[in-house]
Amino acid sequence: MDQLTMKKMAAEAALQYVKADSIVGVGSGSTVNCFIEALATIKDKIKGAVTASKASEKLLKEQGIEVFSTNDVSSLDIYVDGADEINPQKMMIKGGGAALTREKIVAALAKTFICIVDSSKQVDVLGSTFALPIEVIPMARSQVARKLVALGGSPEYREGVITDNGNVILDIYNFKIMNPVEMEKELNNIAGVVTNGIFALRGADIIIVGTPNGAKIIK
Ligand SMILES: O=C(CO)[C@H](O)[C@H](O)COP(=O)(O)O
Repeated sequence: MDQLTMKKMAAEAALQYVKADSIVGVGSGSTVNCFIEALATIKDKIKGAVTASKASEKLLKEQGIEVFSTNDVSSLDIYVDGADEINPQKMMIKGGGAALTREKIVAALAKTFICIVDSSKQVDVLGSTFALPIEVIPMARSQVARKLVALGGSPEYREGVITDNGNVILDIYNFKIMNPVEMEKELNNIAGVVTNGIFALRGADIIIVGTPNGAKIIK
């Protein structure tokens, strides 16, 4: 079965967690795009959405779903987002689409974080297959890169990418993350780092994995 079909299965299964008259937290990426399509089929039952990227905002609006500002919402029942990697403790690497900072902000508003992935995203150790993205203030790019090398990583500047917040992305290659909670804090302490793509301090609550045998829900 192809990856897109598995992403769609996970996205559609997430609809069961959407409450009537609620504002739904929506992340970004190709799996979330499938979720936005699915959400559009029940748009009359919800109030609208709060989202983590300009790309998702555009798609939601195209589907006729009202988009609220994070500043107008004090909490969300659910936040639905994809991941680049997820481990058995429901901790993730995110930011393949460069939206990590806004994703962390919207995730922090949610009571339940539902991570929708296809089975290729499941790993035992974060950093096994995917480079770790770091959002960095442009003037600090070189000095942050040097600190990342000192931590044992191989950072690469993601050429041509500017985040929705006007910053740049460094991707750290060859960086297995043995203690995600500590590493998330340590990287965020480097001057010039806006945030890093480890989602461990606030991991997912529910994972929905699209597999060749259907959507599997892990609580
Ligand atoms: O973190 C993200 C964007 O910043 C995405 O959730 C992540 O990259 C997964 O993307 P996709 O669903 O396209 O595989």
